[in-house]
Amino acid sequence: MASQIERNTIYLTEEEAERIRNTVKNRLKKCSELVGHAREPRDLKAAISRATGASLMADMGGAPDPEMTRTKGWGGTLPVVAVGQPYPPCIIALQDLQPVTLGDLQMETHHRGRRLTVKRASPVVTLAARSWTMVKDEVGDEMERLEVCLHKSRHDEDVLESASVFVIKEPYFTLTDQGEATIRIDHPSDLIVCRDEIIANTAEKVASTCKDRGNAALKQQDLWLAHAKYTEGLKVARQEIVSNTNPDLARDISRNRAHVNLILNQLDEAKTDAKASLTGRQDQRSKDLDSKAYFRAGCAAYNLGEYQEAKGFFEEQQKLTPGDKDASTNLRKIRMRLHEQETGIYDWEKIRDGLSRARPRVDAASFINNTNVRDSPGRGRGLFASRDIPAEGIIMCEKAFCVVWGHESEALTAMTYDLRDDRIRVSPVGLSKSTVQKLLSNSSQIERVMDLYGDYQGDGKNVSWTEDGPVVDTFRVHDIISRNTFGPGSQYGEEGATNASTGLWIWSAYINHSCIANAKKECIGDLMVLRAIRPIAAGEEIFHSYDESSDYDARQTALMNTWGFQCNCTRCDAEKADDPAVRKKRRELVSEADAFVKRENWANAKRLTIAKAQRLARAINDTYDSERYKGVPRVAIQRIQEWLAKASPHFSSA
Ligand SMILES: C[S@@+](CC[C@H](N)C(=O)[O-])C[C@H]1O[C@@H](n2cnc3c(N)ncnc32)[C@H](O)[C@@H]1O
Repeated sequence: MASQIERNTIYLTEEEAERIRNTVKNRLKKCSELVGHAREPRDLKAAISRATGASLMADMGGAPDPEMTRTKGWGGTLPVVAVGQPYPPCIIALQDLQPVTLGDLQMETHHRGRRLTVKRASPVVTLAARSWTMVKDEVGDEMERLEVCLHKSRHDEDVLESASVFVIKEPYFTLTDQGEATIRIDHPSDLIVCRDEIIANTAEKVASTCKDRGNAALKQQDLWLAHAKYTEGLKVARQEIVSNTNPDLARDISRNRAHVNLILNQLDEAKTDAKASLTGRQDQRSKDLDSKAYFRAGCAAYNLGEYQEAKGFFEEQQKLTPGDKDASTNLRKIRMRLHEQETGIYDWEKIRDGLSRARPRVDAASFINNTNVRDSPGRGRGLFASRDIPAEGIIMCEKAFCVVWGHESEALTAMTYDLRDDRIRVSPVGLSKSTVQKLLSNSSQIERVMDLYGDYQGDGKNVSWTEDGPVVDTFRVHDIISRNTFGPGSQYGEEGATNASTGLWIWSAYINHSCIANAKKECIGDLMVLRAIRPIAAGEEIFHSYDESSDYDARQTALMNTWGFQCNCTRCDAEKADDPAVRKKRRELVSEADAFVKRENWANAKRLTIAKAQRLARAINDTYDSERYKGVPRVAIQRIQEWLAKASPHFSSA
């Protein structure tokens, strides 16, 4: 993400930038001095009363959020997040970790191999980019602060508010920016949320009670609780003692959980649950239940973009309940998706008509058959054409893996201070949060995302799983988002500095930059459409422009700040050799030309106005050295030339 956002640019004053840097550096200094020190006990009463006060203030919107920073230009406040000090998430199952108590904690230490069970002891304080609360441990005579950084909600619910008992895997005990001791969670998989326990009678009764409680929670629309109850029930119902005598109980719970998972967008588990619920029996009731299960599995596969698999599920549904309209409607939709996937032919009118602010995502398949990914010397990997593509032809179309639109509640922009290069950037942290949520809910997608380029490697594309679920390294996601996201444009109303729409398109993320691009992108909803600017031959690398500034210095600065590289294309080589005075002159002329184009309507332009445009075009052209710029596009002249071409086709050449 660029540190400047179109329309409303965010600037930090020097003092504010200095304050951010000093706060983070002071914290690091204090932390390094305290490594291994014993934890200081807290005054229990004072800790609870402070947390209660802070929570009340935050709820009323009046809390002085210590992590917010004031900005210039746009003039509002943004949260600040320090990045660049990654540590790996725990990859050990809860049962293999040894217990630790609050009294055992040591300062600035990752308690590897340990687990800490805590109970919430105060209200939760919810701030813009973190939530915190006071907790007691099982011994109960100590209290500590527990905070979840950035990735603090799941399915729109604050995780700390969602339960009262938590187990922290390999707790990290450190300091806040304000110098207060805290247990800190950065990876959601390091925090296990414990729901209410059921008092068990017999195993079957426990499972069946869980099912009933899940059903009741579902009726109340408490999806998370419903999911938790079904999960508890399934654990018991799948034990031999129950499954030998009542195998249908696990099937029923799985079928119900598949439904909840579909609503929660937990598609991998929805599909697995639906398949696990199949009875295969031929009586009408069983056939109806299996038809329901195939429908759920089909919907999950469809939403994952696995159209062939979805087709198989809906065909089975149709066989079991031939009159079912859902199956035939879905099979018709799948035929369209498979056609799009194979041919790249889309019904654009229908797609555009179906889009709105309330439905900003397209129901369409991705088309990537014309491209492949391979090494691009000096640039890592790149995307290449696998067949000839004519000018204006579609190179590829891709559905976003994740988009956060500016008008959605997930949109969150923060200032990130990166300790690795000492830079403060404007970052779409809301997109990082949503991406992590999506990966935790759909672990089959983790490898695809983790294979993308990011500075911090972590465990690369290896997916870690424990019995407690998938593990997602949020630091790696942050770095991937920093280098691979694009804006889909403000298609649904005004966007400003704090709510710019951003998205991640996995296949398009392999496209490298060139200032002489051969491809241009356009977004229709969350579908990215990439077209050839000129004919592209099979085997050629595809390039688009990450930054379109015509000014060499502005472009290089943006490419270095946001994507971490210096461009060495022929245009940059030619522009680099320009005398700085010539570059300055060109910049001034381009500003003049831009103002002219904005001011003067080309339709019915008078001869005098056209003559002025021609003079401007010639003046810009004269800033180019004819030898050095042989065969290199003179981009600065393009806008005024386009105006001239429309105003007076006869006089269009400079
Ligand atoms: C969106 S990714 C492109 C795919 C990436 N090359 C890969 O290997 O996955 C952006 C990153 O690719 C590299 N890159 C893109 N264009 C480049 C260029 N013209 N020259 C050098 N590196 C480039 C930079 O490291 C940049 O941060």
